Amino acid sequence: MTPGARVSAAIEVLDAIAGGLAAEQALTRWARQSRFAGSKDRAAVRDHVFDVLRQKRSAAHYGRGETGRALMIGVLHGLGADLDALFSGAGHAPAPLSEAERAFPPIPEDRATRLNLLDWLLPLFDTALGENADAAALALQERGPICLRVNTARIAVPAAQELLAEEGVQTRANPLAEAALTVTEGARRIRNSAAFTDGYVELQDAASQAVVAALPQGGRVLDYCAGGGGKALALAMDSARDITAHDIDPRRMSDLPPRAGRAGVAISLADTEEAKAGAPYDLVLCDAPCSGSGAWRRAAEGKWTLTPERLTELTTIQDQILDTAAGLTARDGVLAYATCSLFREENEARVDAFLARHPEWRVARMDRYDVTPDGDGFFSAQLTRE
Ligand SMILES: C[S@@+](CC[C@H](N)C(=O)[O-])C[C@H]1O[C@@H](n2cnc3c(N)ncnc32)[C@H](O)[C@@H]1O
Repeated sequence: MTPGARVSAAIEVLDAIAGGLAAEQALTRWARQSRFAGSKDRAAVRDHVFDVLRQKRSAAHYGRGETGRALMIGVLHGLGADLDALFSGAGHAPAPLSEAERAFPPIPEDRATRLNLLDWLLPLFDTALGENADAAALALQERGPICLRVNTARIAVPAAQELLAEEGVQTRANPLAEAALTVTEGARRIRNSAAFTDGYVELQDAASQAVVAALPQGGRVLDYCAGGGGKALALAMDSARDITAHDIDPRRMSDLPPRAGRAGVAISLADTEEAKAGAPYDLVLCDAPCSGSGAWRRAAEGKWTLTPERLTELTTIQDQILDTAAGLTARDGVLAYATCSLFREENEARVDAFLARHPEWRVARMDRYDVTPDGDGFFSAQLTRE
């Protein structure tokens, strides 16, 4: 496909998203209908679509509209692309720009538009991040790093880097965690690489790894919100831990057994009754459902769909999870709370509210990870009883 044809395809996908499809669904549907598209084409279309989703508000400003075409024009203008070359009308490229489309508005004065946030989110960013609020919002407009976790239960980090390099995947050490690598070249080769399929490396954000790396070693561990198991697998690198994974929606854990098999680690799955029967645990990790605001680079749709009502709903769920998990933690155990949210409401405020409800608990450790070129925004608190 030509660069222009890729832009046309992205416009089609964006229109499908505007029509109600989730981004992944819209991309999959387009790929199915476009057998001629190779893997590089699919990746380029995907990049266009996610560039728009991360910068939708400023793209709509520059493109003067919310259609797929307007958003693509707006985002490409913001990125300084040669629009006439892409919108040439030749072959499958989109039609040339009209005079009206070419009359670009000036840089937005409005802060929320410039930062690509909905208005109501500005105070949340300011409260949580203070003078770093703008930098965090701007960082969320960039593509996130591709990070790997080396399965140090099976291979040393330098040996994993060599193995990956033999398969065309170049990496550098990531300062957030000892087992973390940032991919600098060949990201698209990871999933088919032997290093990945044989369980020597996993895809996992480096800050997510740092949250796990800070947890106490050994003991009986309950991953109470295990989901796909990213953190459970990282926990399992310590063979002295006996790990049980639980999720309110067990289907979310369906990938966990094959992933654990690939990694050569043991993780037991438990439903809610079984998880409770296994209490008390030395460590209960609550990687709670949240706004995902620290990871909006990767899941940018969430930035536009989050509402104040949903945020309140999430904080209620977070409180309930902490209350239940506290009851499953051994007297001298650790209750760990984590989110990939930047907001105080989902982080420090939940810990404060928990401590107010349970005065016998104390904060033993609290970490905040900013959105940086190394990793996503995360929060974690480790709580212990007096
Ligand atoms: C942030 S995700 C977990 C991600 C996972 N730990 C990882 O590292 O890949 C949050 C998970 O919490 C689960 N969840 C939501 N409400 C829950 C509840 N009340 N109890 C337990 N799990 C819950 C969701 O189904 C979701 O899979």
